[in-house]
Amino acid sequence: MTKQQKPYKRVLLKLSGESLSAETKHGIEAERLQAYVNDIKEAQKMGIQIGIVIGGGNIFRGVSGTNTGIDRYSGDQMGMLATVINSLALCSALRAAGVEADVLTAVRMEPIGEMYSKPKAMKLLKEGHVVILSCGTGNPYFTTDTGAALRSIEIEADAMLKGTRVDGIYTADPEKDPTAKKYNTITYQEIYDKKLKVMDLTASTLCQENDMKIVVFDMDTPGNLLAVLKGEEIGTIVKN
Ligand SMILES: Nc1ncnc2c1ncn2[C@@H]1O[C@H](COP(=O)(O)OP(=O)(O)OP(=O)(O)O)[C@@H](O)[C@H]1O
Ligand SMILES: O=c1ccn([C@@H]2O[C@H](COP(=O)(O)O)[C@@H](O)[C@H]2O)c(=O)[nH]1
Repeated sequence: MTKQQKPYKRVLLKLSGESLSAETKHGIEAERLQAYVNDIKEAQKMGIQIGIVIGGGNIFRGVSGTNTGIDRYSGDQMGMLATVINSLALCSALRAAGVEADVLTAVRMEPIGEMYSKPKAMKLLKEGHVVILSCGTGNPYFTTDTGAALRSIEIEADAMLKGTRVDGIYTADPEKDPTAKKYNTITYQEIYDKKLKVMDLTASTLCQENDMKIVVFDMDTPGNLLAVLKGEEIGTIVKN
């Protein structure tokens, strides 16, 4: 029998952009998008307020541009636009499935999405909308993990749920080291001391300083999001 945790009222779900492309590693796979939608729709039915930050790695990452003559500043702006493309795709697919959803942007670009502000996001969340917070932090030299950490603190989420390709945090990258062992719980300090690379240090430090719990779990397995929201102990919980 899996142990149950305190249920959540409001969460910030960080979705991997790269997972959206499945095996092709580029673009948006319809099946993956639909799988995200199905899980989010079920989660919304539970009455949980859901903010979402989705990455852009399936389209563009700023650092990758520097090999092709694109400067980092412009590359990061391209990366932020990539998160808008994924956010629009997710929002559109959620609406098609009957879920009220909106995209807010951290960089002004109406009519593509309204400019993010905490009061706007909170109003929509309290009305039961799924709110997709795009462009990460809105600044270059950051990642969407940091954007997700920042927004989870701003919207006063009970936790930041990092849905990714691996089922938790390991002693080493499990995609490279088959002997790596999974942690059920870990502290921010241990992540720092052991130099574990499941999320960037800026994101992890922001959560540490603001006492924001993180759950890292495998979002590629249908039903896992619901299991996390029901408080089942899957994935890895990161706390102080
Ligand atoms: N110690 C570790 N434990 C677990 N995963 C790790 C570890 N070290 C590195 N990783 C890697 O981190 C990856 C997840 O983080 P990453 O930020 O790259 O992806 P994401 O946030 O899911 O995607 P995106 O950047 O596209 O939004 C995993 O796929 C895994 O290979
Ligand atoms: O606050 C932010 C967030 C993201 N970026 C750029 O976007 C890409 C895609 O985000 P991922 O987190 O890698 O999926 C990222 O590589 C940055 O280039 C940004 O500049 N600022």
